[in-house]
Amino acid sequence: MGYAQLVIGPAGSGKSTYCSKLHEHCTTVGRNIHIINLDPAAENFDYPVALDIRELVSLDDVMEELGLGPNGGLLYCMEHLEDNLDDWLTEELDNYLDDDYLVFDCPGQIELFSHVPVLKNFVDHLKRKNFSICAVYLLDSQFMTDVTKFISGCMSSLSAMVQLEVPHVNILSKMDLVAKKKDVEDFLNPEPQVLLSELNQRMAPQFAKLNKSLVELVDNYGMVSFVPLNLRKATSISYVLAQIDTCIQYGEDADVKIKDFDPEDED
Ligand SMILES: Nc1nc2c(ncn2[C@@H]2O[C@H](COP(=O)(O)OP(=O)(O)OP(=O)(O)O)[C@@H](O)[C@H]2O)c(=O)[nH]1
Ligand SMILES: [Mg+2]
Repeated sequence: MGYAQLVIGPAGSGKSTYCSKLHEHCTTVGRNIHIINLDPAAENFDYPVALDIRELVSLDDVMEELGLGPNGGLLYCMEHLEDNLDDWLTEELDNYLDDDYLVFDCPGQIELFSHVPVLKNFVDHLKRKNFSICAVYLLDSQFMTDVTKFISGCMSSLSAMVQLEVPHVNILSKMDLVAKKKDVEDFLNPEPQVLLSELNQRMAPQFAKLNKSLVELVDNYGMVSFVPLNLRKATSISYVLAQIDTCIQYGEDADVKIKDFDPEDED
């Protein structure tokens, strides 16, 4: 069984930076992880790239040869990855051991986790290869300063959650940039009733029913929960990692093995 994080979220939400700091952190604590770049448009990396989609397909070539723009080119590259799951990816993944922990740094094009099926098929492929996988959705805390932005962030995360159908952890990134922590903390675990009354205050009265449905939707999916991440603090990184590990049951097998030999169980 392998373990994997699929790091997603809007463009610029801090995915690649998170991957690099996570790698640094794991190296410090003596934990083995491999970061895989799935962004064909990425150019500079602060982490050692274990595997790179750019070895499979070049965005520049695609744009030039097919006359596509950057966005169309990127989608083409991702679809090419999808077509090569069974050979390229499978072959490359064979280089990893059973217990390996992989982190996939994804592109930030929102369509990839809302309606284009590429990442869904990617995740299903990993599941078939016996990976325990978790989507790690990053949202920039800079944008979480009022209720309408909060709801819109929840909706984009929710569309990824519904589409990918894997355990899902929401992260509020760039907490080091937040001057007034209280403003953001109000959105980490807000009461649905509070959200609703704030939304109603912001919007014209004809939206009251819609607001109610939106808040109920967010609440029903258990979406109203974000883990703050401050990459400048090792405690924050290890807290986030622990949450994700629990989600993918990383480390639990070891416990089971120990328990198997527990003499107290033999009665
Ligand atoms: N202060 C601060 N800046 C951050 C943090 N994370 C990312 N940034 C900055 O935000 C910008 C975008 O970060 P990236 O890590 O490239 O974001 P990304 O989600 O990988 O972006 P795309 O791959 O383009 O979708 C960069 O200028 C980073 O330096 C953070 O935790 N704190
Ligand atoms: Mg990136």
